[in-house]
Amino acid sequence: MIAMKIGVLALQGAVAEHVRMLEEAGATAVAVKKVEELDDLDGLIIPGGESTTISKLMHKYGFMEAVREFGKARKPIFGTCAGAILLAKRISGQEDSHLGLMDILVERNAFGRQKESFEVTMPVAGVAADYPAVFIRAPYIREVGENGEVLAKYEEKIVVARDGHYLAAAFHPELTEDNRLHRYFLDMVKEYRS
Ligand SMILES: NC(=O)CC[C@H](N)C(=O)O
Repeated sequence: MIAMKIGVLALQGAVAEHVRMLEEAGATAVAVKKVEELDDLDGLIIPGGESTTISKLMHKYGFMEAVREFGKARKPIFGTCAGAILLAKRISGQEDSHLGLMDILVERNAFGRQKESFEVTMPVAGVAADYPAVFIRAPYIREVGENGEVLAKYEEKIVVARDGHYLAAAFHPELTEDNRLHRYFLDMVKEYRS
């Protein structure tokens, strides 16, 4: 089997941790800073951070169109926290989306001021019964399109969803030692590569 090569969009946010997790899960991982670096990737992670900042940088460096093409070529993309907001087709209270690739409606900063950051253990379908999820000013997924799947909910709110080759998590899967969600994403990449 040829090794999988996964990129982590490295404009802002938690990049190094994702790279380390992917490597521990058996892939080759690179921090992506230039659009040309997307060319030989099998999959891409868009990390957490600040969605408006990442979006501005994506426009500035030509990633908006390049990542849209990447997704439209059916290459898997995993958006975590701000990355999920960037992937979404719709953002609650905002007219425009960013990449607009994944059929979900997201709500930003959805857990309120009292609960800005917290960690909970929850079941994630097809991933783990006891997945540790770290939330930091997290969004949640209000709606999933008709072909989408809900993989996890916390307090009745959807926090992990899949729509074909797109995966979104409201939390930060790179901030624990648990790489099962990264493994799940690598299985998706394998599925779409053949
Ligand atoms: N940890 C995060 O990625 C936070 C997301 C951030 N609140 C946003 O709206 O972009």
